Amino acid sequence: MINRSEADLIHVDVMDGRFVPNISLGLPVCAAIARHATKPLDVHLMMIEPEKYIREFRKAGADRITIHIEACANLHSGIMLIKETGALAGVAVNPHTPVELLVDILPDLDTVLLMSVNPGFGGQQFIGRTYSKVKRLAEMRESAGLDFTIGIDGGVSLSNAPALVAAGADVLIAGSFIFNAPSPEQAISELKKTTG
Ligand SMILES: O=C(CO)[C@H](O)[C@H](O)COP(=O)(O)O
Repeated sequence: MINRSEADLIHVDVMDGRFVPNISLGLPVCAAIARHATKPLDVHLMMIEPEKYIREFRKAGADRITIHIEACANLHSGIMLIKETGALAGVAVNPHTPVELLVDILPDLDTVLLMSVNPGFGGQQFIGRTYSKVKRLAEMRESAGLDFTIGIDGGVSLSNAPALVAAGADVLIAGSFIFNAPSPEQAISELKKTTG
């Protein structure tokens, strides 16, 4: 269904039970998804010391790898390692983390993922302060003349998607809105329409 849908990518949430209070899936499942997927795999590592597994997730089919600023002792090294593997590189920031902390790494990034819920579980309520965060990050991008994409992850639905896009978001990650819908394929299509 996802392959034939209008989705642009498949977001794979890896949770380690340490960085977030939940365990999801790991390398074998990522590799199994990659064997069937016809869309890019966007792997979001919600784990401590993600640097240890970047090469493995690339081998398992990740096209883009996103690591958390809060989980890395040396974020820049992690980003360089992702790029060395040939994958696109992203940094995710939790709701409590100011985007201003990214100022010295933005030129190295392909994407920034703003968490609009506390990571760990699907189905949570969207945190409204995310709108101002997207705006601030979009302003930083424009003033620095950069072209990284801004993604939003958590509680995304038709009720907030247009305002997120208007604020500067390029990529919307949606779980419950799609998979709880009577027709997930149609839900993807409706979400895509709001993003233009
Ligand atoms: O990273 C995540 C949670 O840590 C999920 O991607 C996110 O929560 C999406 O699910 P939903 O749309 O149900 O909020």
